[in-house]
Amino acid sequence: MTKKGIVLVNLGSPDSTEVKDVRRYLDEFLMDERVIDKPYILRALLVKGIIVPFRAPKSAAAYKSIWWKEGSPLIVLSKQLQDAVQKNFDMPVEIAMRYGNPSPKVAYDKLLQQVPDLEEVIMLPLYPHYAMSSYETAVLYMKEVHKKYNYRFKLTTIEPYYKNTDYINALAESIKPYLQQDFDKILFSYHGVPERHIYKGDITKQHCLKVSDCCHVDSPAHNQCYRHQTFITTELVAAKLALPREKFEQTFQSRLGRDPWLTPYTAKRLEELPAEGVKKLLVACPAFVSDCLETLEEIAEEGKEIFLHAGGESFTMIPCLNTHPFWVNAVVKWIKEYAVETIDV
Ligand SMILES: C=CC1=C(C)c2cc3[nH]c(cc4nc(cc5[nH]c(cc1n2)c(C)c5CCC(=O)O)C(CCC(=O)O)=C4C)c(C)c3C=C
Ligand SMILES: [Fe+2]
Ligand SMILES: [Fe+2]
Repeated sequence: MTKKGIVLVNLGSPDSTEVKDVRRYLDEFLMDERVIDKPYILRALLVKGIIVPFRAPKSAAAYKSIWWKEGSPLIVLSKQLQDAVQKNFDMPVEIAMRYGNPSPKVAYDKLLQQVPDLEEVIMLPLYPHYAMSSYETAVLYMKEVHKKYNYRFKLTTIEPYYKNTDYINALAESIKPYLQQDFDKILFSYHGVPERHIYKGDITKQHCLKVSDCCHVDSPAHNQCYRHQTFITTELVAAKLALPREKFEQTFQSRLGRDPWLTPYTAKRLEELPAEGVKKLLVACPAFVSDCLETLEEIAEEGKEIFLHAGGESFTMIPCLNTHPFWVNAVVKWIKEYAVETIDV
């Protein structure tokens, strides 16, 4: 039997809500060339000179409004998932963050402490969809650290699961109880990315955002097309829940800067929906596996305020998968089945 370990990889949070910690986190995050994809000098000027100094105090206040006594929701929920998955295995399960702590090295070393003759680590990125700024950077960083410290174990990566039946079922099960209440529409709000990233990721260079209704026309570009993958998740989960077409729509949130990002923008639709007769709204955020700043603050606080202010009557945020039993079972099942290296980023 191969001696294995598991690492769940998420985005990461600041160490605390202190402005200095938020500044350090934002600096690491936004200096990532797969997030702000500008040449180094321009990126450094933009990030260190403009974005971080202005954004850090505002982000720190936002984090303060959602912080739990145990720490950042994203980290706490990732740990809870780790514990729930661990109950099903003798082999060790650890978590690692792309930015901040715990770092990949800490996670690898903890696995080695528990299994000194470790032969393989199975890595599950906690991102259902492929984006250069999420899945790709997380996987590449885990590989970079693995190479840098010359770890001897093999690293196996679980590919994006945006259309995987177990993921879709878990998502549907987590949403189902909320459909019992009276609602006009369910909004599937995904983290956005700049349109530029979609063009960049198009291996054909002639499909994404160029062909009419590109995301519904077969293309090899879809293996790395975040927009396509989010549409597929929405359509599969809506079908699983038997939602009529007029009962759901998809938007993109969290735009940063002035460049065009994927549309429609969540905040704009939240403002428009009440005038279209949508007074009772449910919101789900399937791009996030764990609740985080973007769901708890941007949607549940800010988004709710925008919607109610525009004339909406009720706004219900559906929690992310977190430690939903169907999600834990899905992760456990994949780890048991998975030993195939299927993705090459
Ligand atoms: C779906 C996964 C994510 C993608 C894709 C993504 C792209 C992306 N994000 C930024 C900028 C920021 N994102 C921030 C927070 C944040 N982003 C994700 C996930 C994706 N980001 C998560 C889970 C979180 C929450 C982290 C937490 O601690 O709870 C932030 C920090 C907070 C803030 O100041 O708003 C920034 C900044 C860009 C620019 C981008 C694509 C280019
Ligand atoms: Fe983000
Ligand atoms: Fe596409």
